[in-house]
Amino acid sequence: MIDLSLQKVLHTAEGEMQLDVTAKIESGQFVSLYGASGAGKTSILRMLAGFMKPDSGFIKVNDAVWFDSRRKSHLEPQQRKIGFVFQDYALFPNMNVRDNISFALDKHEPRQIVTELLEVTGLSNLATRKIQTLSGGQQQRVALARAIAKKPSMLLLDEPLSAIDNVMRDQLQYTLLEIHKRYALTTILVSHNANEIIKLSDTVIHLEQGSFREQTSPARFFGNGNEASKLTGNVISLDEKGNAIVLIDDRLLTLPVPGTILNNNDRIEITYSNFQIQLLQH
Ligand SMILES: Nc1ncnc2c1ncn2[C@@H]1O[C@H](COP(=O)(O)OP(=O)(O)OP(=O)(O)O)[C@@H](O)[C@H]1O
Repeated sequence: MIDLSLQKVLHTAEGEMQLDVTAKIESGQFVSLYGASGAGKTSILRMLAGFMKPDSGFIKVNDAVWFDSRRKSHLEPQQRKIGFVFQDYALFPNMNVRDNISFALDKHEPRQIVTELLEVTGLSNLATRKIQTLSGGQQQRVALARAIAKKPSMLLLDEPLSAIDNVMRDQLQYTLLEIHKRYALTTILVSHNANEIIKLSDTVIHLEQGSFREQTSPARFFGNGNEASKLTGNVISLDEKGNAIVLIDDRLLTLPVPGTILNNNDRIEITYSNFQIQLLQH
C-alpha cells in the first residue's frame, strides 16, 4: 500500500499554485494520473521518486517511510525501489541495447535478468544494435527494460508512449501490462490519453490545478455522461450549410450546428447521448 499526502507550492506561469494530493494506492495496482497540462502530474511522480521535496506531507510505502515532513525524513531516490521511464528516453546513444539495460545494474549483479528483459520486451534480436539506429518505439522498450532491471517494486511512467505512433503504442501498451503483472509492480502512469488509461489501469486519479478531484475506476471516470466523457475540440472551418468542421484528437468531424454562431478556432465541447451501433462482420 502506498499512502501519500503531498503539499507543495508550485510556480506556474500564472503565479503560485498549491499542489495538494492525498491518496492511497494498493500494491500491485496500475494507477493513472490524469489531468490538464500543468495540473501537477509530473510533480507528483518526481516527489514519489525523491527528485522533488514536498513542502509538507508524507509518503509511506508498505511499512517504510520514504518522506515525512514532520519527522524530517527523506529517503534518497536511489534508496527507493523505483524504476521510471519518461517521454525522452535518456539512453546512451552510442551504446548497444544490452549495455544500456545492463548499465542499471551494479558490477557484481548477475546479468541473466538482462537476457530475460530483452525477451520480455521483444528486443532479443536487437541486443547488439546501437541505440541511435532504433525507432522511437524500440528505444522506449529499452528504456522500459532498463527501468525494471533492478527489480523495483514501483514503476513510474511519465507519458512514455506519447511520442509513438498508434500501432507501436498498442504493442507497447501490451508489453507494459505484461511487465506490470510479471514483475508484480505497482505502476503509476501519467497520461492524457483516455484510451490508454482505460486499457491499462485499475484506478485513475484526477487532478485539477494541483488539487485532488477523485480516485475512481476508468470505467466510471470516462463512462457515458460523466465529466471526462465529454469530447472537446476546435472548429477548423465552417461549410456553406452552417456545419462546423471540428478537429477532435486526430479526427475531423462535421457537426450540424444550425443557428449557432461559431468561429474558426472556437473551442467546443460535445456531450453525446446516443450512439448508432453497427456490427461489422469479419
Ligand atoms: N521544482 C518546481 N518548483 C516549483 N514549481 C514547479 C517545479 N517544477 C514544475 N513546477 C511548476 O508546476 C506546474 C505543474 O507542472 P507539472 O509538470 O507537474 O504538470 P503536469 O500536470 O505534469 O503537466 P503536463 O501534462 O504539461 O506535463 C507547472 O506550472 C510547472 O512550471
